[in-house]
Amino acid sequence: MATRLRPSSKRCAVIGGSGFLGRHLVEKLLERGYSVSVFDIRQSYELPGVTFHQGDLCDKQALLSALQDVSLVFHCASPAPGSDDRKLFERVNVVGTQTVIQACIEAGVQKLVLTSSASVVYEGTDIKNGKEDLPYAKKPIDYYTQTKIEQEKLVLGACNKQKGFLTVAIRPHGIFGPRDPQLVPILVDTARRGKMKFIIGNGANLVDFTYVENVVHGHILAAEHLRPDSPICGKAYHITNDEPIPFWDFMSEVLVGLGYAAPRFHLPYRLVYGLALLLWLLSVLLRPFVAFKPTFTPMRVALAGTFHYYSCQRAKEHLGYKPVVSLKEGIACTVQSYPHLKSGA
Ligand SMILES: NC(=O)c1ccc[n+]([C@@H]2O[C@H](COP(=O)([O-])OP(=O)(O)OC[C@H]3O[C@@H](n4cnc5c(N)ncnc54)[C@H](O)[C@@H]3O)[C@@H](O)[C@H]2O)c1
Ligand SMILES: CC(C)=CCC[C@@H](C)[C@H]1CC[C@H]2C3=C(CC[C@]12C)[C@@]1(C)CC[C@H](O)[C@@H](C(=O)O)[C@@H]1CC3
Repeated sequence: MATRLRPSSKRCAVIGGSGFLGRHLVEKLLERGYSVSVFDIRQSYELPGVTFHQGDLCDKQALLSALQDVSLVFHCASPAPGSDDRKLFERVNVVGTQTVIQACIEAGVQKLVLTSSASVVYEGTDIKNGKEDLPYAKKPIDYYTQTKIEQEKLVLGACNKQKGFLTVAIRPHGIFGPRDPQLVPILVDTARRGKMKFIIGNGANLVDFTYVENVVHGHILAAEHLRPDSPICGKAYHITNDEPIPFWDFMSEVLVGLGYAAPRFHLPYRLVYGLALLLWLLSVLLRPFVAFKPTFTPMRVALAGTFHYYSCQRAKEHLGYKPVVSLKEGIACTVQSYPHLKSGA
């Protein structure tokens, strides 16, 4: 009688492995001796030791062929938050995640690690040292966050020790680092258009920014601690640099590092938020006639003007997590990695 071989514990798949975080994760997994299958709708690089499977995660058959003999899956695929496309977020983050769970179970995958987000508890108002027991946001700031909440509930709810399917969610916040397509490029674009002169609010609001290698470290620790007898099954973990910094200090360090002036003039938070809301309303009303995308959306203003930093205590206790790269080192590596974004380049 043919026996089904137990997949090697060093064979894993990274869904979303062509993206910013996904590719850093793939590189570290290879370094640690894993063999990696990447599943993504696009292929953005080639690396020895990586097998690419191009497909949409809503397609179960495509997923099943990528998950053959895989024991561990990292799910870090998502549409970009800036797209604000409700149907796309629901299709990929909710329906797609249900498909990922079904495919994992059918393929005999034993562990699923989800990249969630600390923003699942953020409603646009201050969070100071937030712990994982904060309730999910009742009014999430956008469709992206709304579907990240649903996605996290689905993955954690699917954890089943009896059936040998274990799940865990990592909640990073404000990921930055080389090849990030979002934070630094948007910041530089805003500066180049002369719109980074102002500090929204008094500038004292502390925020977490997390160097990508620390996020990768948190994911791998979670995967390696995920066992039936461990307290981490079905739980969520904040992973940050554990060095909250005033939002505008972080932005200033990156800007100055790239040769741009730091923002200097203060504007009242409520005034800017009100204006951003008005502009957003106008852009929605005028959408059938003219397409314009305001730089300062209410979501960005809230993120720039409120406290949002989180406790990593649970990750320290259960996973032995400790950031491996300090904020200072992370900012230096990041700035160095963007020569084309330097002022005058
Ligand atoms: N960047 C941040 O600050 C941040 C913070 C917290 C959480 N996260 C989460 O981390 C994860 C990775 O984010 P990132 O910044 O690397 O984004 P990214 O856009 O660089 O990567 C996402 C990847 O998902 C892929 N993808 C999208 N739709 C897909 C589909 N239907 N089927 C297959 N692949 C698909 C994309 O092609 C892309 O390669 C996401 O889940 C995001 O929600 C990001
Ligand atoms: C005011 C202004 C124009 C600032 C420019 C920087 C922003 C583009 C940047 C600052 C904080 C960032 C952030 C995200 C997107 C980019 C920023 C708004 C996320 C919303 C991206 C999605 C993640 O899941 C969120 C998270 O939970 O970490 C990010 C939060 C910070």
